[in-house]
Amino acid sequence: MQIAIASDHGGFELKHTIIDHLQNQGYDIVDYGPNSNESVDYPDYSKKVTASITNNESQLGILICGTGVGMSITANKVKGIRASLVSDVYTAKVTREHNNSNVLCLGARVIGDSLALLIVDTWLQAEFEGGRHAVRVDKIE
Ligand SMILES: O=C(CO)[C@H](O)[C@H](O)[C@H](O)COP(=O)(O)O
Repeated sequence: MQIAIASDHGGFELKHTIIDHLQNQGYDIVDYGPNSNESVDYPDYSKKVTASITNNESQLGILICGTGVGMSITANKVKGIRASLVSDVYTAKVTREHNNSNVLCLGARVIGDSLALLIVDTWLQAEFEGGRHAVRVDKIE
């Protein structure tokens, strides 16, 4: 499974913390930028990750900005993307189990690194439950 990741300047440091964490666990990560913490516009980077998913190059995506809000608003405009802005572990688990979330959005100015990594691990390890939730996800599409 390939995971696409990107940030804006506000999420740049956390993005690299997450990349290191996931690569140490053997995940295949593609970094869609940016390559420095200079100011950039989050929609440009959200678009790279969502395109990677809709093109079937990546199966999941992680987007990080200051609050995670700009990334989630932008990502959810793309058909087939179910982006979840998460700042707690319970939601990280349930948004995969119930919503079949395929993009995780994080706010680097809102949560600390340790919580962010716990959220990422929880989100990746959870599985979509299907059943009644599949009916609801189909209605989104
Ligand atoms: O989209 C956001 C706010 O909802 C993100 O947090 C951005 O990272 C933020 O707006 C960037 O702000 P900055 O003042 O340009 O650093």
